[in-house]
Amino acid sequence: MSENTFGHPLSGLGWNPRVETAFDAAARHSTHVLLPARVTEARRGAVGVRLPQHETASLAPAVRKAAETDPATAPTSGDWVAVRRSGDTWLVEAVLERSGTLVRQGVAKDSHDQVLAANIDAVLICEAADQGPNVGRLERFLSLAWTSGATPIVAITKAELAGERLPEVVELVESVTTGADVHTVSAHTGLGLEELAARLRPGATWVLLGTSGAGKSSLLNALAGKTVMETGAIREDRRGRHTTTHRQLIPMPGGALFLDIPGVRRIDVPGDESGVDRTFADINALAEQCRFRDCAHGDEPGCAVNAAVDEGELDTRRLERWYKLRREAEWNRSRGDARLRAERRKEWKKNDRHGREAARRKRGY
Ligand SMILES: Nc1nc2c(ncn2[C@@H]2O[C@H](COP(=O)(O)OP(=O)(O)OP(=O)(O)O)[C@@H](O)[C@H]2O)c(=O)[nH]1
Ligand SMILES: [Zn+2]
Repeated sequence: MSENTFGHPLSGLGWNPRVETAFDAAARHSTHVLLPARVTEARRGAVGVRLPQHETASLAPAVRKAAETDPATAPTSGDWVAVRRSGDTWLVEAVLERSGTLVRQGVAKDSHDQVLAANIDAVLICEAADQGPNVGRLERFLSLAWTSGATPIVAITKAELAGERLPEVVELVESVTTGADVHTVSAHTGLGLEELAARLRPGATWVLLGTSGAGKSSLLNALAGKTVMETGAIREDRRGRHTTTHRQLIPMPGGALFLDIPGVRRIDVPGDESGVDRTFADINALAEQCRFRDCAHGDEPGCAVNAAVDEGELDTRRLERWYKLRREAEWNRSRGDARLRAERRKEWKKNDRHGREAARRKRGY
């Protein structure tokens, strides 16, 4: 299939050599004729896919079984899958290996992590200029974005509403976005749109993060030059009536794609510790200069973190938020690990029981 990569029917949907290799491997291992497809939305027990035409596909038994054991393996928005025709329907035979994934950690004790988006390249975090900005929230979104493996980019939206405060807002945002580029934009005046649009490289998959009303849909529509996503104002009008909340893969003029994931509005968990550390890279760099390798940044002599606080270079509130997010991420991970262990035990017990029953049948008693 390599000779077809250029001008591949799926190239407009983000098809690339990595996916091609994964697909070829899946196709080789199957006795069926498989086709590659990209998931646009996950529904209960089925998915919407592009082949490139829109189709609905059910999950093949092996894929469904895997998803029952570990919901994180179920095909989700942005996934590349191998499908086959079976009678009148399409079946997802395999979910291809993912690159960047946006994961919402299960919040309830026994709830599972949920993969909200797969194979993403960039996360556009929107924070409205007129409502803060809320730096703690930004740090949470950034931690999650870094954890995904995709590149976080911050958009300060509704810039014109900040008026004279804009420089102050930008400075505040930049003080907490170490390592991520910041774009100041307005969907209404067009400010900064050209620069941001220039980053929408062909075949790259983006997702939007930001609270409700942050201006995500408006920004996307302004970038697209047409309505590709309903804004809050329109949804208000239709409240009470049935509205579809299907996840979509929206092609943009520059050739990039946006995954519309309504669920992201409720994310407030920080991802894992690596994402948190990436978000607070400035503090980590300071910590490396502490005299003691295991410095807890308490009363230790030669603590570079405390020195930075004393000199007014590091805001104590940011330091406290770092501790807090680290604790949260650690706790989430340990809880996730405990759940995984419990599930494995259950699975072993089941297999063990099946094994014993099979042996009993064989023995005839
Ligand atoms: N003045 C001004 N208002 C804006 C701008 N962008 C969005 N808005 C307004 O802000 C409100 C929310 O915008 P949306 O684009 O719906 O926000 P959203 O983040 O998509 O919201 P959800 O879909 O609920 O997550 C709407 O009333 C928009 O008209 C802007 O650049 N300037
Ligand atoms: Zn220290």
